Amino acid sequence: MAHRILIVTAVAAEADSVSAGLGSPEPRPLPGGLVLRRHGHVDVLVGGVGPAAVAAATGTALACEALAGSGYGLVVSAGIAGGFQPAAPVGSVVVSSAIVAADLGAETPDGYLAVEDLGFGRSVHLVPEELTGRITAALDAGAPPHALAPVLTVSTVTGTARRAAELAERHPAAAAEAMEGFGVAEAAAAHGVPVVEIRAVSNAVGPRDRAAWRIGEALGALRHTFELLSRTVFVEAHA
Ligand SMILES: O=C(O)c1cccc(C(=O)CC[C@H]2O[C@@H](n3cnc4c(=O)[nH]cnc43)[C@H](O)[C@@H]2O)c1
Repeated sequence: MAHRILIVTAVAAEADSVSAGLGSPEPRPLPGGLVLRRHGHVDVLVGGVGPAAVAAATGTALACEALAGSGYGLVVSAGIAGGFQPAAPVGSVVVSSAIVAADLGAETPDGYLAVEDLGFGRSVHLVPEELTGRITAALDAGAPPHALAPVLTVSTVTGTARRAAELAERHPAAAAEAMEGFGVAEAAAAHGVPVVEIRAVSNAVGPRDRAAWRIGEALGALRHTFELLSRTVFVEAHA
């Protein structure tokens, strides 16, 4: 049985960019004041900023579709992000090889311990290589410059060079940081649905410089990326 695709963003501007290539949506109200934008077999949901809000929203959408329909075959966390330099320059796109909660653990006098080290759970969701392979192959056909790398989820936007260096040392392969991916991934995992995060870079991870943010450019790259994916990887529902 083919299943629907759920794309979750933090804010409406990101959802607008993701939806641009999907045609006119049918609004589908959900409990909790949420409204799905239904574009055929692809649903787009504005889930809120941060891991907690977006996990609640994603879980609601997954549960409703599991009870009322055929369920989702794929969940995508999408939006803008900070890029670790030089791996992910502003305007580029990062496809997650892994979705990592970078501040889910404990600070100790000897450094940070991830939640796994504390014996309480997981801070990493690996993305199936078959899925990332199809996505990156589609993006190779004309999307903005893109990279396949771990994407970090934080609850606080990095604002200093020290914090950026600390994260880069702990996660040397990471190319981007955002605030929702791990929340979306936890909800998807609870429902046994594969998840991937796709981010367009709006700013460099490091010292806070709002003037340097290029949100419009990143939203344009997000739109270009999802227009391409809507004609390829997302053209049909996922088994
Ligand atoms: O520092 C500021 O004043 C500031 C200015 C514009 C936007 C913000 C945000 O907090 C945006 C968070 C929102 O966008 C994603 N995002 C974009 N860049 C980053 C980043 O460098 N680190 C973490 N999240 C980022 C995030 O997913 C949120 O949805 C702040």
